[in-house]
Amino acid sequence: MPLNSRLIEETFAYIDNDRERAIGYFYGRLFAANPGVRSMFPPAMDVQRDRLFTALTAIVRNLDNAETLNSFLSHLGRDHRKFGVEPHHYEAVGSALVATLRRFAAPAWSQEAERAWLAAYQLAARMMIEAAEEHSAWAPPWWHADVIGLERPQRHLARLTLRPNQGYSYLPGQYLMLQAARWPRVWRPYSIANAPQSDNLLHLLVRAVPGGWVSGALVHHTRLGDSVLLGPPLGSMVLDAASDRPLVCVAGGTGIAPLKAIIEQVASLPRRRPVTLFYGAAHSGDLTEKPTLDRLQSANPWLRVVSVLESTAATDSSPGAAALSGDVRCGRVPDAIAAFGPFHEHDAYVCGPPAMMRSAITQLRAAGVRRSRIFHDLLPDEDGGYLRSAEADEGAGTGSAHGRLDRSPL
Ligand SMILES: NC(=O)C1=CN([C@@H]2O[C@H](COP(=O)(O)OP(=O)(O)OC[C@H]3O[C@@H](n4cnc5c(N)ncnc54)[C@H](O)[C@@H]3O)[C@@H](O)[C@H]2O)C=CC1
Repeated sequence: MPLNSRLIEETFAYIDNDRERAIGYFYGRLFAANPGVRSMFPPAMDVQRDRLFTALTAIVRNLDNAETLNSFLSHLGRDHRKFGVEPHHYEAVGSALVATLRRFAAPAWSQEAERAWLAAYQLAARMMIEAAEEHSAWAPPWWHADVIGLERPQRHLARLTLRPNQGYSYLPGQYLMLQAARWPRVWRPYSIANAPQSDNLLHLLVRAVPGGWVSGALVHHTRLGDSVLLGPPLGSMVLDAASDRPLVCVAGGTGIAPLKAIIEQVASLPRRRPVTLFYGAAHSGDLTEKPTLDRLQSANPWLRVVSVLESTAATDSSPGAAALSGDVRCGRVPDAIAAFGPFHEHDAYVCGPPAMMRSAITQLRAAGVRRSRIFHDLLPDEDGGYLRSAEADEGAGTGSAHGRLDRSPL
């Protein structure tokens, strides 16, 4: 039976308009009816609330896109194994969700709306449960990993090398959820900064964000030998194996991490795919991965690295632009794109702060990249929704979704 996506979207809009109260009510219902479930969640629920809403928005927006929905929910189901989620928990969540909708979407609620939501929820739960069961046949719910390398190229930034306790198979460009010992049950996403290696080591680039629990713990309180927990690899901002197009990559700050992994993968391909990388930062000291990229560029003539600095003046802790090797431009990283290109034939990969990504997508389109060939993780739009890679394509086929839809556990 087809899902009644129109009715679902209409009723969801009521929650969207009152999301804080609605999500508070949802968790209140869930925990009141199932007190045991509370211990599966972190002590502070603020980020969790946002994740629930992100996930619900993604589901509602993709009800008519079976492929994206299935991919998103499968990732979500696999990732939920690390919380200890069992099939019966889905029933509890479904009851709390429908009770919340009944209350907040009361003006538009009807038996038909209730049936539509139940059908959609049952489908979503089934996809998540099946994906989790299939995953459990060959992968653990989480991995222990030891911190075996720790560098602090800057006061608030750390480069971590992790050794998982068993094989960790992922694709360059993917990210994982990580829990530091200091904050039990608090998981945060980090992109993996290297392509898979034979030694099974993972590199992460972490900036301590103000008030960030896990990033602060990783940058300021981690020692060699500490242990962290890792969820399964997530995300679909990966190389399109069917494409042999040249690449244009746009990275802002620590957003270089997944793009560096992708460039390392390109270096290992039998077929050459030229890459132009725009690597932006406020100051030269923030271009922490530049030495590695310079080495890659020296060894691979198909790679062109363009550094873009907001301020090219020297600071106490970093040299000025003149002291940097290679092509250095001044300004914000998306603005540098126009001086290059056109990029009609290119696949584009974008990662960094959301405002930078939105601007880079606009500039890439102006430089001729098709929307369906711009790959990025989930990106909040200015209306509180989320942009996917293939969204608003100019009618050139639907492409596939590459949004970080699967970043958000309920
Ligand atoms: N897979 C993912 O989605 C990942 C996302 N990130 C995100 O990347 C960001 C990196 O932060 P930082 O290292 O502090 O970088 P940052 O905030 O210093 O910015 C780096 C670059 O973005 C440009 N930029 C900043 N605001 C802009 C705007 N409004 N318009 C145009 N360009 C702008 C700057 O000019 C600079 O070139 C974080 O928000 C982090 O969450 C990082 C790693 C992975």
